[in-house]
Amino acid sequence: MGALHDGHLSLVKRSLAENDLTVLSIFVNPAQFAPHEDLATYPRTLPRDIELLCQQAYTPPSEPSGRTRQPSAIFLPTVQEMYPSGITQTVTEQKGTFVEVKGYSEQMEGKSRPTFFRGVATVVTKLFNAVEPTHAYFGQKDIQQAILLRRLATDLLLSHPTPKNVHIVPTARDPSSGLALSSRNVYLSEDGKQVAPSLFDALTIAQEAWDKGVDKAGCIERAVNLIEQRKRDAQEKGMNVDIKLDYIEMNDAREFEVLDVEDTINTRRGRPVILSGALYMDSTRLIDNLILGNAREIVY
Ligand SMILES: Nc1ncnc2c1ncn2[C@@H]1O[C@H](COP(=O)(O)OP(=O)(O)OP(=O)(O)O)[C@@H](O)[C@H]1O
Ligand SMILES: CC(C)(CO)[C@@H](O)C(=O)[O-]
Ligand code: BAL
Repeated sequence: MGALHDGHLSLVKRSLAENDLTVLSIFVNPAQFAPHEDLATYPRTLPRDIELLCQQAYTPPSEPSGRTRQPSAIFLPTVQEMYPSGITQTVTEQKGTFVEVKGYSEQMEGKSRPTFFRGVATVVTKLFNAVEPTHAYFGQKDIQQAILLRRLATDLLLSHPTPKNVHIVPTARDPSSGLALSSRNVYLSEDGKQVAPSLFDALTIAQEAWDKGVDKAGCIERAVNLIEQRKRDAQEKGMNVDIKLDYIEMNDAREFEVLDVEDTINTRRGRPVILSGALYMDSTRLIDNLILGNAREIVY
């Protein structure tokens, strides 16, 4: 959706390294924003995005001519081109064709954003049809989205890309704080920026407990306590930031079922788990996740 940062560029770099041709899309998709969300204010920095993309280059070590690969095209459709039947953000008033991935859109992010994945699945189906990519790259930061898109590729019998060629690239983070890079980080105030890494810290403390054999309930309790402590610290320091935890949850990474409170690393036997959370910093909603167990089954 543009407003590019190093997380987006890590997807571009992967594609350049693994493919002859790389096509980007930049499209702020109205259908995935609920009417109360930030469609109008979503950061748009197209000239800078194009400049950054033009700077991306990769020379394959095996290329005899030493020819460098660069992005081949940037697909910049208009709303009218992507939604020939028109589009409103109010689902009950929409007309035309939409794609739903039932049973995978209601948990985690879908609980807080009930129409989000319908909008994502619809626009990504259109982008796949327009570009017909052999491989597609999505970020782990939006893990539910990426796994759901593999499911979409499976259910719709897609050949471009096949489900196996829907790749998930690890989350790029701020090297000093661990904060997941996101276009929405520009909304954060100075105080907000200082407290925002709390979400990653909370997930990390839960992951450490999980690896030591603590059950799900204990892991989540530790994560929530850390957020509460950071909230108190911010208040004591007189920081001007309103911190509200939306959720921290653990779900099966294949089917998205919520884990039982007494589940542990031993009961899961390596079956991968998504440990995810969302945190409001004032009105900015940040998300993050870690994969517990066999992450390589998911992130490749
Ligand atoms: N920190 C990151 N590391 C790796 N991939 C990322 C990261 N942030 C975004 N992406 C991926 O880049 C692609 C485009 O994402 P998008 O344009 O929605 O940006 P975003 O930074 O996730 O924006 P926002 O935070 O506003 O949702 C998605 O596949 C997304 O998962
Ligand atoms: C997948 C996506 C491009 C659909 O608009 C968007 O949700 C994103 O960038 O994460
Ligand atoms: N990267 C997810 C896009 C969204 O939050 O709308």
